[in-house]
Amino acid sequence: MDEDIQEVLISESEITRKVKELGKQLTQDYRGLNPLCICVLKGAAPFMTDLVGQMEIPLEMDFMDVSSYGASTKSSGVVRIIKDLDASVEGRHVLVVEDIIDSGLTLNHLLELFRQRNAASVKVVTLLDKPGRRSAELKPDYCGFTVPDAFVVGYGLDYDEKYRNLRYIGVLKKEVYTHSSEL
Ligand SMILES: O=P(O)(O)OC[C@H]1O[C@H](OP(=O)(O)OP(=O)(O)O)[C@H](O)[C@@H]1O
Ligand code: HPA
Ligand SMILES: [Mg+2]
Repeated sequence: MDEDIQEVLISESEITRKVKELGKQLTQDYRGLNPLCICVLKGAAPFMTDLVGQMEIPLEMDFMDVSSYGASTKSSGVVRIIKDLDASVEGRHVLVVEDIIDSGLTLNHLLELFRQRNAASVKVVTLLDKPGRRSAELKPDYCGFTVPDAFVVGYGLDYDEKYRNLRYIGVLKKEVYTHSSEL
């Protein structure tokens, strides 16, 4: 796996430090609100697990599976809901937990959905923000790191379902892509 990585962008220790910092901030901001933390599968699963472990308040977790990339480095623009939430968001303080905001299409779709379902509040925490490729206007409420316009993998993020188990965030070597016209 490591041999497919061109450059390590964010090390494991930097991720750990940042997740602690975000957890501390969210603990303060969501005290008394019993937030419903919604993990956007599959990419956000490692971040969600580590983040809620740093939030020292009562909270609930739910999972939504959406996909728009498939085996590509570009969004298809179509957000498919593969698994919806178990819980109702009505009247709840929703905290959407994402691994990355890239085009913004996935989150734009989800935020609209949760507002329509009458959540009391909807905020976003993302580990990574890639503002260079945004096609939908969207700013996260909480963000770990801003990354450049390159396809990144690791700590949940995949290319064609691989590299999610890397402990760091890295840039994938271009020759790994099957279609050299991508990116
Ligand atoms: O801002 P966007 O351009 O919409 O991209 C961000 C989304 O794309 C990725 O998910 P993907 O659809 O690849 O599913 P996965 O998490 O299962 O890999 C990522 O985990 C985000 O959810
Ligand atoms: O840079 C990325 N890497 C992995 N998955 C993604 N989904 C959107 N952008 C990315
Ligand atoms: Mg993906």
